[in-house]
Amino acid sequence: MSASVTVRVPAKVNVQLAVGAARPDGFHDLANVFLAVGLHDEVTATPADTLRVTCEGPGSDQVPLDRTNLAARAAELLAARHGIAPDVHLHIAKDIPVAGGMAGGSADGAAALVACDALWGTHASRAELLDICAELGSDVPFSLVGGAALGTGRGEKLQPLEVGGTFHWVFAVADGGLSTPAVYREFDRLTPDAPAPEASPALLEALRTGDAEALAATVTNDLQPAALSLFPALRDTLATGTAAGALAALVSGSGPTTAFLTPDAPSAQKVAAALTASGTCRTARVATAPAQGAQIIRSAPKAP
Ligand SMILES: C[C@@](CO)(OP(=O)(O)O)[C@H](O)COP(=O)(O)OP(=O)(O)OC[C@H]1O[C@@H](n2ccc(N)nc2=O)[C@H](O)[C@@H]1O
Ligand SMILES: Nc1ncnc2c1ncn2[C@@H]1O[C@H](COP(=O)(O)OP(=O)(O)O)[C@@H](O)[C@H]1O
Repeated sequence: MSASVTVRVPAKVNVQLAVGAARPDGFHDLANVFLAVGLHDEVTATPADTLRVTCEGPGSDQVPLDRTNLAARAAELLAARHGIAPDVHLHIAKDIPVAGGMAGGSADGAAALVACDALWGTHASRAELLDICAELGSDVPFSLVGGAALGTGRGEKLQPLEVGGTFHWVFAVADGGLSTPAVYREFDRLTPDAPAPEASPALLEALRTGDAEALAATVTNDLQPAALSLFPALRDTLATGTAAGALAALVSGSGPTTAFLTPDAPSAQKVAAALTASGTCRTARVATAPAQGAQIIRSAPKAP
């Protein structure tokens, strides 16, 4: 048994988020093209007398430390399946914006699962880990696999996608958060006759060839009108990034983080500087994509 295991896990942006009508179970069928981006949380699992969660980093005061934390729920689900007690200390070093539409909570759930599996020696198969991820939330399986993937169903059924290059992104972190269910409810109000969601062949081809201009021409987010309706100030942020030279500007998932695709690293720095100077966001972060899914980065052996 190890004394501690640390897992690094990426944020995501949805380069296409096609949303259908609400299903009888309250979820929406999606064509959700996920792209993992290089902003990361780290989750460290250490043996403890009881299940405990701590969190440090930007926005950590908004992260629940009880058993509703997705990292804690992941530990409980894995332990229950293997008939062991979920006695572990999970420490989250947060860098993914909280409640920002970048799947930070999902990322922590996937990371905790991988960390506990290694710490406890439960040796869950990839299929079992993916199954637990889907139980935790629609976005959690993608946090495990990373890269790029098409998510169908409620987003949990993944098909890996090829990515032919590096994309340069800027993320404008908003002051405040948006609740994902509230954004879906606003989508339902604004879109009474949503068609069945379909992935865009042109967008998948742009990812495959690594062509930023082609990707910029094809990105879409069906939740964007709903996010803008609930958070109108995001229009100014989007306009600021576009004026500074972004190829595409969109709300990330359910928002309120906004995402800007740029042609190269210097343009990304320029767009980030313009966003920061404008006062239309709390902070701007530069990141490249794709990024790897949840990975063990440290495993400290137990002292003899
Ligand atoms: C919108 C997206 C886009 O990737 O993510 P965020 O931008 O919030 O990170 C996802 O669909 C969010 O996924 P996730 O945050 O895992 O959602 P879940 O925990 O499974 O569900 C939370 C709530 O969101 C709504 N929901 C979620 C997924 C889906 N396909 N249809 C829905 O209607 C439901 O109201 C559900 O009760
Ligand atoms: N480990 C976690 N990190 C962040 N938020 C969490 C976590 N576990 C549960 N949550 C809850 O999930 C909500 C959504 O947070 P997050 O996953 O960061 O954003 P989003 O769903 O917009 O991508 C938070 O407001 C918080 O109450």
